[in-house]
Formats: sequence, structure tokens, C-alpha cells
Amino acid sequence: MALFNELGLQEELLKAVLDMGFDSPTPIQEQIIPLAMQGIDLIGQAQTGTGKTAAFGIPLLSKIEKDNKAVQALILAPTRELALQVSQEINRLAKYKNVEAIAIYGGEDIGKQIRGLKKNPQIVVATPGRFMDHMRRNTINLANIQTVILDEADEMLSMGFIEDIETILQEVPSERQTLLFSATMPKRIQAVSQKFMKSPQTVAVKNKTMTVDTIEQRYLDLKEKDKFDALCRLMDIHCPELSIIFGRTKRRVDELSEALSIRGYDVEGIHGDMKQERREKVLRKFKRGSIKILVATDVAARGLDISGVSHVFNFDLPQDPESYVHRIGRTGRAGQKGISFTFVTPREREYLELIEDTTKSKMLKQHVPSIGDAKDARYRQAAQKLIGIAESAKTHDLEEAAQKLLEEYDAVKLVSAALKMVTKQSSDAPVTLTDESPVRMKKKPMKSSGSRYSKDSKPGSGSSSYKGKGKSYSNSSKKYPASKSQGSSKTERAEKSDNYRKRKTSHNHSNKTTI
Ligand SMILES: Nc1ncnc2c1ncn2[C@@H]1O[C@H](COP(=O)(O)OP(=O)(O)OP(=O)(O)O)[C@@H](O)[C@H]1O
Ligand SMILES: [Mg+2]
Repeated sequence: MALFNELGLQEELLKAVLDMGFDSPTPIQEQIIPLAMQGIDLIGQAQTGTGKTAAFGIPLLSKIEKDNKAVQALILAPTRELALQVSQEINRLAKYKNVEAIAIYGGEDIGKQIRGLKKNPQIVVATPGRFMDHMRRNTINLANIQTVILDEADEMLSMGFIEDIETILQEVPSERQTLLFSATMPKRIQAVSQKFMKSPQTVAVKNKTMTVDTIEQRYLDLKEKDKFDALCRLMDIHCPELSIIFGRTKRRVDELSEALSIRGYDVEGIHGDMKQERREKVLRKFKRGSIKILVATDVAARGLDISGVSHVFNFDLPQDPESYVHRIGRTGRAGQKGISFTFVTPREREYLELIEDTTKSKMLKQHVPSIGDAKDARYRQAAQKLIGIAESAKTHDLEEAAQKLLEEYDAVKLVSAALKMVTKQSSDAPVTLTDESPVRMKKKPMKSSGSRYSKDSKPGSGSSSYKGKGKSYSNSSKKYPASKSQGSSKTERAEKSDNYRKRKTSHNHSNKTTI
């Protein structure tokens, strides 16, 4: 394995990389850095959480002339939070180089951004819509841009963004280096990219699967109405350090975060209709750990790097297999372990197979936990807590009182009472969740041999795991009002292209969210 000091980096970059705690380059960094430093166009593909940001950040910074105060590079990212995060990572790498990156994204005061641009940052990290705003206002000088990087390139070259990207790439100098990065790079996107690049070389870190093997992938076969109770039980059983729950629509995210907080969980939601200030506040709280659960649309699916995210829940299936890869990739980053749970309703089974065919990895079936499973887990955690206190805390000032109690009451009764006190209470407060319609297949999956949905494992056809659960579910399902979805199938993706269309007609890019 190579070391960073074998890559011929400038002293100030090497120092910053070591400060960041990076010992050796990841495979994508090892391959991309020397090639990118030659100035050629590249398409870089590697699994989620494997350091693609530094893979383009390091060679980019080697190229930036620190005494030249013009904007020399443009990095485009699909979401505001990602633009911010990438600018922060670039600034950490640039720490000793006297080079600055600025984030330019929608929902933030444009005047503040204009003032920021006047301070002569050499690198701009932007979302496309807001960047176009600045282009029109002539508040960014494009003449000296020598490098353009598309992070999450497949997303950036997809339907919702492609025209913006085309416009931007026509405006920046054609004599430039163009770099594209993503964990997923569908063939059709690679074809589109040829238009914007000069004989690009593809560097794909080949793995058997598209997803990293440090993520344990599981799925649950359940009905729409049973999802919420299953989620709460999984939360109670696993007690994730930090977790992200993905829902399909903005309404879903609102309802789900409300429902979880009614049930006593520490949760906030994030989606594209929220004020930017609030989005950033929620994310900051989540990163600090002052909220443990983030409920999100696909606005949080790509690129976000939050350490401590141990669990990802796909409460609703994503719209395409690529989104699945990115969503679950919010855990299991930089070699850490993670686990993902994907909820699949009966009409979505074929879709699950399409995801597996695309990612070339299998999800393990997880039985839907029962009320009893969750209860047992809560008692186990309470017992651990008691034992922990008994072993570590100073309790002798209570021992006399304890002795007295033991003389009067049965020891088992007393410990049971103590356990009851420390057990996290479950709530069955009523919550409202509108049904989401199942994800529809866009294309047929390739015929996979041995389908897991053979006749005898079909729910309702005598499978023991389903028969036994039926009873307990009918209780919990009462909590849901029988409201049927109305217009609920409107997806984030559709909204994205809606926004795009709106943008096109209104010519106002500043306040629209990209997802
Ligand atoms: N060489 C390295 N050694 C150790 N950690 C690293 C190294 N390079 C990057 N990292 C860390 O790994 C984490 C993931 O990096 P990054 O966000 O760049 O991944 P990515 O490949 O862009 O993932 P995604 O596809 O989800 O966007 C970050 O916390 C980053 O600081
Ligand atoms: Mg990334």
C-alpha cells in the first residue's frame, strides 16, 4: 500500500492530509491523484465513503496557484448540504496552502455570498441553480476557471440537472480539466459525459459489489400499515448511535418525524421544502448527536459524511437502485461498520430483486420484530443499565436504605421494580401516517435464478413468520387512521424536475431547492 508521501504532494498538502488523520491513500485516491495531477479529464468511480472528495480535492489543490486570487476551480454538487461539506473538506486540505474555497448554494443570502466572492476565493463549490444566478448577475468571474469537478456526477448529469450543467459548462472556459465522481455511474451517464470532456479516462475501483461490505444489508417483508411499528421496534432493539430514516416524500418525512417524536424518540426531519437555515440547524444537531434520528428525503442520500451513523432505514424503497446505494452508503464509511434495513411491501418484491441485481449484493431477510422482541430488548437494556450503575457508581450512601427495604420486601420484587423504573417506556400514542403507494418498476429485472419469493415463502401462504405475526399487527394497525394516499406518489425526483421546470419558466434560480 502506498503512502501519501509517495504521491509527490506539495509539503503543505501532505501536512494537512496527515493532520486530518489520513495515514495512507484509499484505492481511489492512490489511482486518481497521480493521473489528475497530469491534467487529464477523468471519471472516478468508487464505493461510498471511500474518500472521493480528497481524491479530487488533493490534485485540485496542487494545481491552484495561491498567489493568483481569481476563481480557478468550480466544484458542482447536487445538494446544498453537500456543497457546504465539500467546501469544508477542501478548506481542511487547504489549511497550509493559503487557498480558500467558498460554498455557494440556494437558500442562503445572496448578498453574503457576493461579499464572500469579493474576498477572492480560488475555489467555488456550488449547487447549479445558485451558481447560474451568480453567472447572470456577473458576480463570479469565470474567465480563469481551469478545473470543473462534478461531485455525484451521475446525479448532476441526470434529467433534473442536465440543462443547468450544460449551460454552466458552455460558459466556463473550454480549456479546462473536467473531473467526474460518483459511487454509481450508469452507462447512459458515461455516454452523456463524453460531450463535456476531452478523451476522459475512467478510473473505477473494482469491487464485486457496488455497496461496501462493511454494511450489513437486511430487508423486512411487511405491509405498509405495519412499517411504523416495525421501525419503532427495530429502534428499541438496536438503539442506534445515530440513524437516518429515508422516506419517499416530503410529506412522509414530516409525518414520520412527527409520529416518532410523539412516540418519544429524539428525531428531526430534513427535506427540500424546509428553510435552509433550519436544514442546516437540523444537520448540525444530528452531527453533534443532540438528535439521534434524522428522517430525510433523498436530499440526504448523496455524499453526506456524518461519523457515527450506524443505521440506515429505508422506510420507503428508493426510486432507483442507485439511490439505494447512496442512501445506505451514509453508514459504513471509511471502513466503519454499519447496518441497513429496507422495508419492502408485497407489491415491491420484484423491485427489491432489481436493487439486488444492480448492486450485486443480497440483502438478508430480517423477521419483523414482535412487541415481545422489543419488550425483551428494553428489559435487557434496563438490566445492563442497572448493572452498570451497580458496578461503577458510588452507591454506599444508599446501602443502609437498601438493607432496610430488603428486610421488608422480597429481593426479586425490589429488583423488578428497579428494572421497571429504568426501562424505557414504550408509547402507543396514536400517530397519523398517510400510506405511500408502492414503488413501481421502471424496467424488468434480469431473470435471477432462485427467486427468494418462491411459493411457500409468500406471506399469507402459510409462512410461519407471517402467520404468527398477523395477530399482533392487527392490534397495532388500529392506531393508523385509514386515510388513503392522495397525490402521495409525487416523488422527490418528480419534485426536482418540477422545480427545474419552474426554474426554467420563472428564470429565478435563487430560491428553488434542487431536491
Ligand atoms: N485516506 C484516508 N484515510 C482515512 N480516512 C479518509 C481518507 N480519505 C478520506 N477519508 C475520510 O473518509 C470519509 C469518507 O470520505 P468521502 O466523503 O470523501 O467519501 P466519498 O467516497 O465521497 O463517499 P460518497 O460516495 O458517499 O460521497 C471522510 O470522513 C473522509 O474524511
Ligand atoms: Mg462524496
